[in-house]
Amino acid sequence: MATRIRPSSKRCAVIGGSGFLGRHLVEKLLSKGYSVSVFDIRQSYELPGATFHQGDLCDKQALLAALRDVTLVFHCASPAPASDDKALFERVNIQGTQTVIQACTEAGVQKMVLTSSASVVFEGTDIKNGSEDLPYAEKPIDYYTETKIEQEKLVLKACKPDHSLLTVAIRPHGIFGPRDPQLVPILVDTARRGKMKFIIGDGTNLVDFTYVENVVHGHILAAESLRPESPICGKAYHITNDEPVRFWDFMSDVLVGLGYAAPRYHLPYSLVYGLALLLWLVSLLLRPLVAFKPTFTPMRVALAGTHHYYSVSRAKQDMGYKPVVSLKEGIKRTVESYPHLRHGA
Ligand SMILES: NC(=O)C1=CN([C@@H]2O[C@H](COP(=O)(O)OP(=O)(O)OC[C@H]3O[C@@H](n4cnc5c(N)ncnc54)[C@H](O)[C@@H]3O)[C@@H](O)[C@H]2O)C=CC1
Ligand SMILES: CC(C)=CCC[C@@H](C)[C@H]1CC[C@H]2C3=C(CC[C@]12C)[C@@]1(C)CCC(=O)C[C@@H]1CC3
Repeated sequence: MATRIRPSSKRCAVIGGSGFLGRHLVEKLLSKGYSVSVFDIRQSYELPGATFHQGDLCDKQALLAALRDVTLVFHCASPAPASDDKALFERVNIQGTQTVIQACTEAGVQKMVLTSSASVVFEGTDIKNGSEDLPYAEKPIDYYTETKIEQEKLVLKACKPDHSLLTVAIRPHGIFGPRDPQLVPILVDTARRGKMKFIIGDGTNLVDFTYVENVVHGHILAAESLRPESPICGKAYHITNDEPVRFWDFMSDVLVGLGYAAPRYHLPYSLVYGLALLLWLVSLLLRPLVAFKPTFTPMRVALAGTHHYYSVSRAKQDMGYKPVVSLKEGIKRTVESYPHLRHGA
């Protein structure tokens, strides 16, 4: 009689594994002895122990090929928030995530860890030490957030009481670190264009920025804690540096670290928000004729001018989470990793 070989519990897949967070996750998993199947619409690197599967996560057959013998799936793929493309967000984050769940079920995957976002509860107004019990945003700040909410609901609902598929969602906030294509490059580009002179509001608003290795640590802890009787099944967890910082101090530390001047002049929050809203509407109206993307979108202004930091008590209690890299060290490593973005480079 043929014996069925049980898939190894150290064989996992990272959907979105070519991205910023995905690649850091793949590297850590490999160093911990996992073999990794990387699924992405693009391939951005090669690594021993990682097998690449290039495909769209909306294509179930392509996914099934990547999930063969895989017991654990990390889903960290998403279109970039800056793309501001409603149809694309809906297709990838909602329909695509449904396809990922179906493929996991058909392939016999036992555990799925979703990268959600703490911004699923953010409506553009202050959140101080917010817990996971906060309701989802009724008026999400953009299409990206709107579809991240639906995505998280789908994944948590897919957690099966018969334990055939266990799911959990990780909600990081403001991820930064080496190879980040978003935060530092946008910041430097804005500074190079002479637009990082202003502080939006009084500059005292506290925000979470999370070093990428802490986000990776949270994902792996969640995967390894996800067992049938575990309290984390079907739940969402904030993962941050647990060191809320003034938004403008963080920006200044990165800018000064790279040789740029820190922003100094204050502008009233409501004025900047109103202007950003107006500019966004104009860009929407003109989209068929001219494509221009304002730097200060309403979403970025809201993120820059309000308090939004989150409690990680639940992750500490249920999975023993503790950040592994401090904010200071994270900023240092990040600044050192971008020599080409230094002032004058
Ligand atoms: N960067 C941040 O500050 C935060 C990110 N997140 C979430 O973390 C996850 C990872 O984000 P990042 O690494 O920053 O973004 P990223 O853009 O670097 O990575 C996303 C990856 O998904 C892939 N992808 C997009 N559409 C796909 C599709 N249809 N099929 C297959 N692959 C596809 C992209 O090619 C890319 O490699 C996302 O789910 C994002 O929503 C959550 C909170 C904060
Ligand atoms: C005001 C200005 C031009 C600041 C430049 C930095 C911003 C580009 C980042 C500051 C906070 C960041 C952030 C995200 C993207 C980059 C920033 C706006 C996210 C929207 C990425 C996706 C998420 O899920 C939430 C993040 C919140 C913080």
